[in-house]
Amino acid sequence: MTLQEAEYSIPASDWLHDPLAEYRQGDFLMSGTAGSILGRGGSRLSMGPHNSRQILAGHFAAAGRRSAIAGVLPFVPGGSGEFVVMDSTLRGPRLAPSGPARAVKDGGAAMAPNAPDPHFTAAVAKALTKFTADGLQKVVLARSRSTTLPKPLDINQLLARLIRQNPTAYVFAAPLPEGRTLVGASPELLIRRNGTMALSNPLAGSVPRCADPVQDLANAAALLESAKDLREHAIVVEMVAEVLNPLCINLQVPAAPELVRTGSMWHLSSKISGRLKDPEATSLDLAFALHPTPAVCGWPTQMACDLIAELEESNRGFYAGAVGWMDAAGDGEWAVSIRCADVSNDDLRVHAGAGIVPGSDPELELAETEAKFRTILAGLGVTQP
Ligand SMILES: C=C(O[C@@H]1C=C(C(=O)O)C=C[C@H]1O)C(=O)O
Repeated sequence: MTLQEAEYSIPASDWLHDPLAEYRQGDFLMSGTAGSILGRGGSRLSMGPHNSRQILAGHFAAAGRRSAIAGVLPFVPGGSGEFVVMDSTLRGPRLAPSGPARAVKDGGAAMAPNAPDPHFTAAVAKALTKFTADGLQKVVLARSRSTTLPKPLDINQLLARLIRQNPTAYVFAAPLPEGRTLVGASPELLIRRNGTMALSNPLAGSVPRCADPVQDLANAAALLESAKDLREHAIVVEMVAEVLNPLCINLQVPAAPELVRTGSMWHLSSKISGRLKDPEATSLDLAFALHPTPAVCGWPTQMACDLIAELEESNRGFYAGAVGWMDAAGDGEWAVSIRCADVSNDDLRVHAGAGIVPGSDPELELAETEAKFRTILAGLGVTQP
């Protein structure tokens, strides 16, 4: 198949080709609740919250109704995102696993499991001294691991495994500058806009999954009752509601979170939805307005960002930003870019973070980040104890 012609909203029965087999490096692929989209880009756009409306108005006026863009936002608030103008797109239902599971034959397995990280626990201990009644309430601290790849990673194969292992996640591969790719399986929806309906589904407050099923359910039940995790979660819900409330009619905010699970984590989850007052507010406008939520940054935002810059060893880049796509009508889906790897032909970097609030335990937060690494490590075929 060539992706010469823009095809839009292809019904499932016409989804003739396997998008995973069609995907090649430099394409954008995302499979999530709004279905899947595979786009082959022509030009690239770099734009931030200050200029995206103007740039996109010009772009869509020239490229027409069937055009779509896709891209990534960096973690840094207000930073410019990297987008591709998709010359051709295929859209279909959410991708499901196809064929038998295959072993990964590439160098991802070189990633050492359970590397010690005294810097991270020291950073959490330091953060715990910074909370005050009218100051910092929460900060999300992340750590990273990297490895050199003996040979280029087979991204199609990694995507296939991520789809198999994470059937409800937002699975994506997005092109980054300098030939790099951000690939992952995020459980978290920053924003979806469909017509005038907007939905955000923040996650915060987590516990690793446990191999013993009885203990696993007991841990999940304890999470739902944990005062520390409920506080960590409430900070995020309040901020998301504060941003969306003036933009929506009748915003629905659940009174209490529910549990969601991935292969490696239990999370507290809240679905916040409303009808947009301004039909011109696009999914990307909303993503820029919401990002970074306290799920990946902390609260208040600027104080948390300053502490992250002080305490974290490596630059987050496009980790803990957003990844998604938008059509000419402004509809689209943007996931929080977590549980992902930033890969080039010869190296790979992964990040994982945890929300720190008064009462957090540095060793438990370290264990939480270890468990969060598992999503991408499992995709790479690395099994952890
Ligand atoms: C920061 C990450 O995850 C975020 C932090 C969470 C938490 O602290 O409980 C939960 C989900 C995500 O919003 C990550 O996966 O790296």
